[in-house]
Amino acid sequence: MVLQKSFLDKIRQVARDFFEQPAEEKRRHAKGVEEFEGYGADPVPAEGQSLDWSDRLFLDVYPEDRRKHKFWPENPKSFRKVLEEYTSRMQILTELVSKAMAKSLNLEADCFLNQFGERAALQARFNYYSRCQRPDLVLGLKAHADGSGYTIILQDDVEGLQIFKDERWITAPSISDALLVLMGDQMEIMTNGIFKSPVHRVLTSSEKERISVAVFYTPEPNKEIGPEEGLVNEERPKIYKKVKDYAGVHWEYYQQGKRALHVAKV
Ligand SMILES: O=C(O)CCC(=O)C(=O)O
Ligand SMILES: [Fe+2]
Repeated sequence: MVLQKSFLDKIRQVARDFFEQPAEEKRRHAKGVEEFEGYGADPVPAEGQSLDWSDRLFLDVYPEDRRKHKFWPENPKSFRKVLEEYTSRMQILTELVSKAMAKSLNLEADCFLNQFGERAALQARFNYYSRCQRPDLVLGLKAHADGSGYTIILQDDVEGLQIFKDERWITAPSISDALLVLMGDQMEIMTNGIFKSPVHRVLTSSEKERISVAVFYTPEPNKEIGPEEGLVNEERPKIYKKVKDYAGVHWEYYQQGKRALHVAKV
């Protein structure tokens, strides 16, 4: 078994222990205002956008030579080891999931893995949504779609994640021994629009805090990705073009509270 419940509990526990430390301890791993990696909130968003009600830690976890250890918590003591272990499990899982998705579309099993490339990135975002007095006024995480290939989300037993479908918000079940695989924009491009990258958001709660760990699996930088040829035909012409370094473009739009997928449209 790739992931046992006891191990999922461990990663949640080190996340909780990290966030529940005094601010000074967490700030030792603080990111710069414009930086992506490290502890702390996103840069102040564009005018008219609100800040998220959350505490977060963002780390590059794979390839290993991309790890910047100054951002990796030293406390709790087991944080690094547990995250390293979680990363190895995520590698196994992304391979399995990528192959299963290819097969489900009658494609050659390795086709998505080849597009992602050997140095495809795994990045972990630890989210801690503390209790909020006015959940009616603020979101834990504003509405967005992920710029990844796809994202593997570990939740605890508190609901909060919502997915926008058929013009309404649907609350994702919070099954604490399950992982949720959410398509990002780049899988929508690679599947020529068959798999959809959904807009999602996180609500706040006045009763319970919530923890999640999102692992973004993103194609190797500088590698072009595009719709699989096997998914393009006369009835289903190409709706996306080839793109490179989409995640960067996505980030620019994200900060303005906008989607980026249109830049890849034919
Ligand atoms: O907290 C969650 O369940 C989702 C987090 C998420 O969507 C993200 O980090 O991009
Ligand atoms: Fe997301």
